[in-house]
Amino acid sequence: MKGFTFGGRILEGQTLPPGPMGYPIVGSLFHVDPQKPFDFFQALALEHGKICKVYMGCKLFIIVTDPAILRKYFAKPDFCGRAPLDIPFKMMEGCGLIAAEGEHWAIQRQFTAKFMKEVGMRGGNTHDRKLMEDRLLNTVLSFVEGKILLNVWITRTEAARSILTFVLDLSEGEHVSLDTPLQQTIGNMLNDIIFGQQYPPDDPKWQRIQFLRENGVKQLKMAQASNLIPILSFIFRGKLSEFAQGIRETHVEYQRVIDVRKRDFDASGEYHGPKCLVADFLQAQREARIRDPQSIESQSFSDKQLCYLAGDIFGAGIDTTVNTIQWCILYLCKRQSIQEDIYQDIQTRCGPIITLQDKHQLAYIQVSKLKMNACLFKNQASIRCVSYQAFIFEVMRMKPAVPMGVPHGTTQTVEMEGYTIPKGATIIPLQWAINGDEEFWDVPTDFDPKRFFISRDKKELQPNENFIPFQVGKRRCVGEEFGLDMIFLFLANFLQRFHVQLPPDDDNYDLNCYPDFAFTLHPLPYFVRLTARRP
Ligand code: HEM
Repeated sequence: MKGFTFGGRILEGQTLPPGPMGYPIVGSLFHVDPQKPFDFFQALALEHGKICKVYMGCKLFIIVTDPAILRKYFAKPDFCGRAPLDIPFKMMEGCGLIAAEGEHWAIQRQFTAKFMKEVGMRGGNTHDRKLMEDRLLNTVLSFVEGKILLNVWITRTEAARSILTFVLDLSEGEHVSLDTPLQQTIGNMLNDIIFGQQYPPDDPKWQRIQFLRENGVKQLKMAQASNLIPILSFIFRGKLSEFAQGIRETHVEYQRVIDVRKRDFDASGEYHGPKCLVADFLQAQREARIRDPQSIESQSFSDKQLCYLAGDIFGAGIDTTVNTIQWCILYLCKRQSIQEDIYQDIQTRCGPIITLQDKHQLAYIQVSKLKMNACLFKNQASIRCVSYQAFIFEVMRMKPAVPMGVPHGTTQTVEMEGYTIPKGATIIPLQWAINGDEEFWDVPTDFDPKRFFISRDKKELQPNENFIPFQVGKRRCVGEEFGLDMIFLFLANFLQRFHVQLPPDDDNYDLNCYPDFAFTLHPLPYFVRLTARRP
């Protein structure tokens, strides 16, 4: 389309990507099912190509469904603003990391990435990293081992039953929902890395924060339309102010913990508390103020920023990780043979507690000669064994945590593959379409972890450039490694101790049924039956 209106301006001779014009004011908004907007965008991409446009309300969305194009343009600063969506980005006042832009974002991004590297595997086997891993492992073990011990007591005492409800929600008799315990475990792993402390499940402050977060997601979901048709914010103002109030209340608790960490510094500025993001931030704050109290850097490291940053790390880390684990457990229930292979693999190659050192071991598969011969004898084209790591990747491909990615915004009018994209457009990196595209994946509808191996003979994982669950470029997820570490530690230790299956009534749970979508993709609620494995 040559020459178009955007924000009241006619840009002569410039070309927007193809896509429907939609109706005035509402654009194509009414064609979208809010439960599965990614389906509508995928259909547009199939019709109009790998870069296409759609107006949602009065906002221009550019949908990109090619990883190579995303890699090329998300490396450029002009493509790395945040989408001009008032909810949630503008409500964050440009603080934190997710909604930040410009120099403030660059300073905070560098700080956060450095911290994540120090506590992640790639930081090497340093003292800090090891201590952090031990703390994370303790959290996982308190979940999995607590259950084993209590399993024994459960049949005997009523008191034990009430303790156990803290660890696992047993209200459904033998069938348990892992949702609350997972939120508790992963939430505490994040609390540990951010604040250097954990909360017991029954702590009222912690329960309140969790409620505010869940409620906030619901309010945001309902009020989303006002992003696209600003006049609607009048209708949704109640929900928006409830969301804003929730943030303020959460920050009061964060500030309390920050003050605790401040007291861990002695008069000479030496820190004596646990390694955590808050402590490193306070250190950076001190150093910046000593260098120049008026500098942009000093202003960037404010207490207010720390509250928003902590909230971002927690918010970005919890649902993505918990949902991925929930999907993995569901797939393991539905594919018992894969569960058995992974269990055997873990038993053969790892000790009684699985640590991050075992990651490499479980990245490839070791097919026993016996099994190999049996397969060859039966002339089976493929060997059934599956690597634990490849399994996790394949689940993430089939059920991406953020199916529409996290949208970017253009900070200037820019060129993209011959098209002109105006300043302030929203770019949607549509993972849902990429992960289901036959051009990038062999029979994408098949669940096939082997696609992540270098080749059939060399059963080692290889990075796949079309697999971009953490997105690409300058803003790529800063918690990628930490998220994968949490998933790895939790699931491996969990599977080593439990066999997991769906209760007979739920066994017809359809993996293709429509999942729950509120920014992240969540399976519909399900219960599992856990059987402790013999040590
Ligand atoms: C399976 C787990 C996870 C997935 C699939 C995931 C995915 C993503 C994606 C797609 C983005 C958008 C990147 C962009 O805008 O280009 C993102 C950003 C981000 N993620 Fe994650 N994430 C995960 C876990 C985590 C964890 C555990 C943390 C924190 C510990 C985290 C912290 C962040 C932050 C702070 C950002 C914003 C980065 C920025 O704007 O500079 N994520 N994540």
